[in-house]
Amino acid sequence: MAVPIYIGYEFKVNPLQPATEILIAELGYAGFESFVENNEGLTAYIQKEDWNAFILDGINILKSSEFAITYSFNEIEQTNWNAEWENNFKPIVVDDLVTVRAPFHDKPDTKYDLIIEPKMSFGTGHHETTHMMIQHILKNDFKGKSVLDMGCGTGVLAILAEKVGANSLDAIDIDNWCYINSLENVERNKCKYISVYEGDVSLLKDQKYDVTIANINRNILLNDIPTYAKHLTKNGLLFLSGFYEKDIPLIEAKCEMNMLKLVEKIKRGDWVSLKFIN
Ligand SMILES: C[S@@+](CC[C@H](N)C(=O)[O-])C[C@H]1O[C@@H](n2cnc3c(N)ncnc32)[C@H](O)[C@@H]1O
Repeated sequence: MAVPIYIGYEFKVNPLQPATEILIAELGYAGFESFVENNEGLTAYIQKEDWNAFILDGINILKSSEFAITYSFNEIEQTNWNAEWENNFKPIVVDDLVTVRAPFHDKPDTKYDLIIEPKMSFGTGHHETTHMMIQHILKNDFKGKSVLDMGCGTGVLAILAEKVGANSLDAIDIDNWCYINSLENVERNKCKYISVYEGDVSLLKDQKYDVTIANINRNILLNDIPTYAKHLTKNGLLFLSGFYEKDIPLIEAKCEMNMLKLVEKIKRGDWVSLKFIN
């Protein structure tokens, strides 16, 4: 596989700047795939193909008052990205039950051990939106269930869903890098029941799922909720993440229009994650 060329976008952010986490999330949704934070500030990376779209439209993110920061960018060729991960990626433990770690970390003593080499994909469990989805998965019965993981990133949620008992899983991501990375992580975790696809909801034909999990962003979720609903079994569960508390009324209204009832809300920082039943 060709080594991708990345454009590095370098920000001079005050390390104590409270909006940094939100900024990382917003940049993630604008196409940036990886982030390094240190005392100098934040550096975000985006693939060359996504750069033009960001410059045309997404750059407005940086002009909003919330992110009143100075920034600069330059084009770089990325050659040793794994070394960056080795410096920056620490294991994360959720509810004392799950550890998400890189292959080079020691084996943990939690019940579930997920080995994720994220490379350029989102989904290490460090982000609140993933963390809450992991909590949902731990709290619900996945034994013998069919599962759709839409926007699978590294595949972390599908991999956990299989480990807690799901035995038929489709993991889909629109991004080629995530597709390849999910395939690698599925194999790394010796998962047997996960099929990975590159694409979006248009891939879904006649199949129905007992559980759908989607950690994407508000606008894509609003657009895709009717399709998720159509492909849920009776009493099937839908878990959504990737938006803020202020977005709940919109998301809930869209779900209600599709006969999905809100049954649980988890909040973490500024983010929320919702559970619906069909
Ligand atoms: C916030 S990440 C979530 C990754 C992982 N599931 C997690 O929870 O950590 C969102 C993922 O959705 C993917 N994505 C964005 N738009 C999508 C779409 N319309 N259909 C499918 N995947 C999409 C992105 O490429 C990205 O990998």
